[in-house]
Parts: sequence; structure tokens; C-alpha cells
Amino acid sequence: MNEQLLEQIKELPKIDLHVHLDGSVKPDTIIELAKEQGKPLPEGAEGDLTPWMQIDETCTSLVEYLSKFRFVLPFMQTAESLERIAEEVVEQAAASGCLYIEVRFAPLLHTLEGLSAGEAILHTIAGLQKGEQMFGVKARVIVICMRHDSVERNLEVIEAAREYYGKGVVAVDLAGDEAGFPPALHQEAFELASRYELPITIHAGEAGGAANVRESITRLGASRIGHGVRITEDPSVIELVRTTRTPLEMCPVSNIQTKAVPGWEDYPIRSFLDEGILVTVNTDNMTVSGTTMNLEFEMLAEHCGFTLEELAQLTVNSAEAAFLQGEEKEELKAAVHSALQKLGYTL
Ligand SMILES: O=c1[nH]cnc2c1ncn2[C@@H]1O[C@H](CO)[C@@H](O)[C@H]1O
Ligand SMILES: [Zn+2]
Repeated sequence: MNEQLLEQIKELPKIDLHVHLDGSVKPDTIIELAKEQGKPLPEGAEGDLTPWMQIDETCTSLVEYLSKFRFVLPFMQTAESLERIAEEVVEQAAASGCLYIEVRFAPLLHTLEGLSAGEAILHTIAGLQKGEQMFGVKARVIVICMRHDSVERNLEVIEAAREYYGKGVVAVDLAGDEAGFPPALHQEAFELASRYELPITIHAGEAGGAANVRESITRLGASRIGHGVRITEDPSVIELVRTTRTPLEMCPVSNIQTKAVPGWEDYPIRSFLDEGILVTVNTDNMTVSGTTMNLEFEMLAEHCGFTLEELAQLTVNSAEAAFLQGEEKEELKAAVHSALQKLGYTL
């Protein structure tokens, strides 16, 4: 790709609405945390830990992709580690020109050494706030329920999310093994979220079919969908997503890696845009996927023929889809507009 285009992509303002905290830990940070916490690294894990933390092109499924997260979680059980990692996610987002990010994580994965779900949320918010001050990127939290967890445990997660809603938390999500655990299992937890008026996004149509996207919208109350690539399988679900203006949080590099789509030739993002779907582009997991917002935009330019104007439109869409509310959301939209205007775009 030519240098000038790369530069222009870097300059574009960006928004990452779908980025996992535990999938975006800097490898060198794990080395330092292991030392600080007096925990051994697995046998053979020396020097650059990237190969231990990043998936490669041989990945065949979401389940295989998710196995990578086991490496980092033992080091993410303390207040200090959550704060540091959250701050560093903001730092990495700043390096890709992000104006705003929504960072998601599952609090119950961080309660193995005594933190409560609420404390895990509190410290993650604190780290993001510090990052926001240091790097000038606004950052909020999406609280995740894991698909393999019981109804009781996920009700607890929703309660904890409610406690911090409007104080750093902007929404709740459902993540994990989609093929093994369909949305219906979690109806009760998300009914509670709806009762509390917590905005909901659900991972769906990634390792499961279009029906999961329909169920997530109609039964679980999702107002955004994580991935959603497989709605191509059912025109009636495409129609549902389009008419309800449900934004899709697409994560191209991750979707190729998990084999949600066979390859770039089949990546449906352009057809979704042509069909009038509110498409956003995100990283999913900066470390596990070895990606950044800059790289996602480059891939779309290279493999899907996106023009700079089309990439800019993706950021406009993300501002529209953000879970910020009221004045804060208007401010974000205005910030995107003025950044684009300065660069000479008319959108
Ligand atoms: O693309 C994805 N699809 C489904 N689950 C995911 C994806 N990326 C990460 N996680 C899961 O979310 C947990 C909390 O952040 C991670 O530990 C991982 O298991
Ligand atoms: Zn995800």
C-alpha cells in the first residue's frame, strides 16, 4: 500500500466500540506483572511473549481463538493490574488516532484472588480514567456476562454493572463460546438488564448463525450486535437489522481469524453498507488478533477497496452507535465532524 494512503489512514479520527481488555494486554506488561506478582510464566515463555498471546493464521475456530485468553487471566486478578492494563488500552487506542473507545471485560474472570465483580469494574474504570487524562481518549466500560456462566452468576454481573452504570459503565454484553451456548440460555439475565434500562450489546452471528442475531435482538433486547457477519445466511435477519437500525460492531481481522467468514473475498462489509446497515469497525482484541484500528482500516482499504471517504464514514457511524448519551454523545459526534472537516472531508 502506498505511503501516502497509509499516512491518510493514520490521520483519520477513529472510534473502537468493541475491544476486549483481556485480549489487548501488551506482552511486555505480562512479563512485568509476573515479576511483581511473583508468579511463574509457563515453561518456555521467555523473551517476547507475543507468540503466546497472539493467534496465528492456523486458527480454525472461535473456541481455538478463545483459548489464548487463558494465558493472561492469571495476571489480571489484582486492582493494580486491572488499572494498568486498562490505562494501556487507552494508550494503544491513542496511537491509532481514536477519539473514543468502549472497553469490554468480564468481571467474574478477575475474581480468582478476592476481588469482587464490583471491585473489578471499579478498578478498570479507574485505569481508563487515568488513560483518558494521560492520552486524551474518552473511554468507557462494557460489562460482559460469559456464555458458559450460570444464570445466577450472570444476574450478579448485571447487578454489579448497574451499580456503575453512568459512572463509567455504558452497557452490558454476552461473550464466549457462541456455538456451545445459544442466546436463549441468558434471557433472564438480560431481562434484568432491560428492567434496569442498561443498554445491551450481544456477540452474535460470529460462531453461530443468523438466528442468534434475531434472538439477541428480539429476546435479549440487544440494541447493538457484536460481529453479526453471519446475517448473510438469512435475508429476513438482514432486514431486521436494517429496519431496527441495529449497529453491527464488525471486527474484520478477528472475523477472518475465527473463520466467521472463509476469507477477505467473502467479507460482507460492503454489501452490508450497500444494504443500509449501520456498520462500525473495531479491533475486538488488539493483542490476540495482532491488530489496531489503523490496521483494520488498512485491511479494508486493501482487501475491500474502501476509499478514505468510506473509512471516514465508518467513524461517523461509530459516533452514532456509541453508548454515550445526551450531551456527551453530541460532543463526540461534533468532535468527529470537526476532525474530519479539518482534514477536508465533507460528510
Ligand atoms: O470475538 C469474541 N467472541 C466471543 N467471545 C470473545 C471474543 N473475544 C473475546 N471473547 C471472550 O470475552 C472474554 C472477556 O473479555 C474473553 O476472556 C474471551 O473469552
Ligand atoms: Zn468480542
